[in-house]
Amino acid sequence: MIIQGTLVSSSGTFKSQIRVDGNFIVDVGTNLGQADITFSDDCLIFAGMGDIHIHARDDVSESQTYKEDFCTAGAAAINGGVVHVADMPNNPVPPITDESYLEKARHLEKRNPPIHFTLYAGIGPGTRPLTFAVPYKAYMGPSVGDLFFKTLEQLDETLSHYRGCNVSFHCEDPILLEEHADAATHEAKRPTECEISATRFALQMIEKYDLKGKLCHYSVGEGLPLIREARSRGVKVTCEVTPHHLYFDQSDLTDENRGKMQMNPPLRTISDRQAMLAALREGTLDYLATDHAPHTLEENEQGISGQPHLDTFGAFVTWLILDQKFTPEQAALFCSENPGDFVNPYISPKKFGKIEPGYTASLTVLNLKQPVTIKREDLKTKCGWSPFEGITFPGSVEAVFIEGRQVR
Ligand SMILES: O=C1C[C@@H](C(=O)O)NC(=O)N1
Repeated sequence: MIIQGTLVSSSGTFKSQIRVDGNFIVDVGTNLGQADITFSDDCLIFAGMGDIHIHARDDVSESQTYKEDFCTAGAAAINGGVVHVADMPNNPVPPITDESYLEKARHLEKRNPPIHFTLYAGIGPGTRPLTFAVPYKAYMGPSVGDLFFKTLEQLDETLSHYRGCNVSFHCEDPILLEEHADAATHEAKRPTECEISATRFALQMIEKYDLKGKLCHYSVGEGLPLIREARSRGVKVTCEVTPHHLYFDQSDLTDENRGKMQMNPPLRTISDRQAMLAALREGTLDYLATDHAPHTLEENEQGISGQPHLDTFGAFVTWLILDQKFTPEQAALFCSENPGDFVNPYISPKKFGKIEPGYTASLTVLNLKQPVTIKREDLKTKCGWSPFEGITFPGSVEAVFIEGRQVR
């Protein structure tokens, strides 16, 4: 099959053709022959976009599949132009920190979802690395689920066994969270100082144990200089940012929408939001990663944290490009290439992130001239709602290819 159109990578945008054979890209060039599919100049073809932070809520216990499962998360991802995801370990009871990883992997295989899932393993008090390479996740302080550390000393002791591993951090300091537990609002219970203190500690741990570190859902402007400084000294750390911390801030909160707008870490100030946009543009933030956290609307109203975001990923990216003036090349970096680099060590022979021979033939095609208004009936997530309902994004997902097959 030959696909033709405007291809985007971090190094440039050019008209070209892609030859696909089976699951892989075998050639890229301008004279490959008669195209089978041609995308118009309104469209940009990206290497398949990846969301490396989601909560699919599916495991052998099936205790949370009333709000999402691997297949519905996969359908929501395709709806949003996402071709691969990485799934968090914190939601099953008990969390996935040991051999239960393999049970979850077998369960995933049985479900046979329509896109590729990479699974994180959790790090909790007293856990040890698995016998095979996986990305890990450590929660500093409680979020949703029971996986977290009560003190940072305890985390330090446990991480000493994970030297050299790939570890992502949920940065909220457990002691400071405790100190603010009685505050009046969700954002006052989890203030910026919790994230800043946890950032300092995570960076220390990454350096001390030579980790391949990642800071999740980064939200605080004041923490960015710490990250830049650590990187300038060669500390191996990358950072995610979510659509909600880029689009919403505390000025959007009303008495009516507080349930839907609650997540950990919480919405911050306008200046934090602007700092996140600037940091994503300049490259201090490396991944658009949604923290897709589906709960029923009733659960959110009752005070549980998290927003679903897979269905709207691609449309949101068009907002970044057209309204926030990100270049398509920047979007290729934080939506396709960096997420690919993150999962590729674990998924051979699959290889995501670039439109080059040898890479998996998964593509995300965005139409920059076809606005979309987000409507509940168009969503595929099982939880059935989006914080963006009623909002019009300036472009939309035109087509999605998964491993050589057009699925949308
Ligand atoms: O870190 C997290 C976890 C997530 C969930 O629902 O699992 N919800 C959140 O708001 N933040």
